Amino acid sequence: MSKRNQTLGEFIIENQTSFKYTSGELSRLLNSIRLAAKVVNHEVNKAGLVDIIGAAGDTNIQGEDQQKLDVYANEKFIQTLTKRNIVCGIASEEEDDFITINSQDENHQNKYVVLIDPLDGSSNIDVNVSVGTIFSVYRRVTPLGTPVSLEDFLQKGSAQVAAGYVVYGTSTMLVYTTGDGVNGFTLNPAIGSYYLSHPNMQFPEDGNIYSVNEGNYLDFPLGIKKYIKYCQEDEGERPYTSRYIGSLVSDFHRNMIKGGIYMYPKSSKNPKGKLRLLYECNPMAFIAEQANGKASDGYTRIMDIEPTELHERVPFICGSKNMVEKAEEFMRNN
Ligand SMILES: O=P(O)(O)OC[C@H]1O[C@](O)(COP(=O)(O)O)[C@@H](O)[C@@H]1O
Ligand SMILES: [Mg+2]
Ligand SMILES: [Mg+2]
Repeated sequence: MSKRNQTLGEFIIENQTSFKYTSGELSRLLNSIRLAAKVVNHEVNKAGLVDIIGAAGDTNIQGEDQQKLDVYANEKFIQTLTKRNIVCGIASEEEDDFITINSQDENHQNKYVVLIDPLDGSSNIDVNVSVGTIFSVYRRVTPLGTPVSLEDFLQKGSAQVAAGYVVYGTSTMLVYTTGDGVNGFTLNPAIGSYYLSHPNMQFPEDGNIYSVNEGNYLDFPLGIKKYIKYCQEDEGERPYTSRYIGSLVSDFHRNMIKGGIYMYPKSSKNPKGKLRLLYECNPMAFIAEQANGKASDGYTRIMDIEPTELHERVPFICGSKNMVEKAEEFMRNN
């Protein structure tokens, strides 16, 4: 069977050996993500038809108005991961604190925790623009059989055993790594199978697309302002093209395929940046590095940052290696 026609299930089984960390449990965990993504995809695709768009009427711990689809996606991923009794804890953008999943079978003590942004790109929901889901998986660091604790979640990104995203776009794709490269699977909604449509995804080392919300330009650090001006100069490969979808997953996915850089710098409105380290920046950084890309806060490798809080935010620069290094050069020199 050609690689392209391989389904996710077959791919995981066939590549059991090549996945550095894949155990039966991790495969089952990834399969439960796959299942939840199918359920959320079904809802995303009919959001305009049913009462699932618009605000849910609550605000999350981030102080953001929760959208109905944020809440729905959060419930589905937590439900699926809990029911399958695979993880010992879950942290979510939409939950104030982490959730402890008590193992129903005393002898079966789950060793993984999952951190998740159940619905990324919330501002796009009501305007029919692509959104995503982002997830990150760690082995717990506290002893099996004891209740999961905050330290199981506050691990550096370099300790991740798996990370991935779902992009609900013109097609729905599950893209993930277990530390052995990045593979992209496209969902065939008619039969509910994922096909290995993008084996071994790699960031082009260079690119000519930059993604940043230029509405905050006046407020950016000088180094970012100078890098944006560098992108806009008419010299050699420049000016670059500016593309900003307003959904990290979608901007990242396009940049990984075409080459490009995504930046969410700090500003007075977001003094530490907007994106969350644990369930947005770390998983995307793991995928980026596994795909020959790069991710930093402008100075420090994202996956080396020692987390201190569940919902902490960091400035985020991610994408084609040479572009990220050029932006870091401007940050260092200004
Ligand atoms: O609207 P802004 O400030 O440019 O922020 C857009 C960014 O915020 C996000 O929507 C944050 O993610 P959430 O939607 O999960 O909160 C990113 O997906 C996106 O890149
Ligand atoms: Mg997000
Ligand atoms: Mg979100």
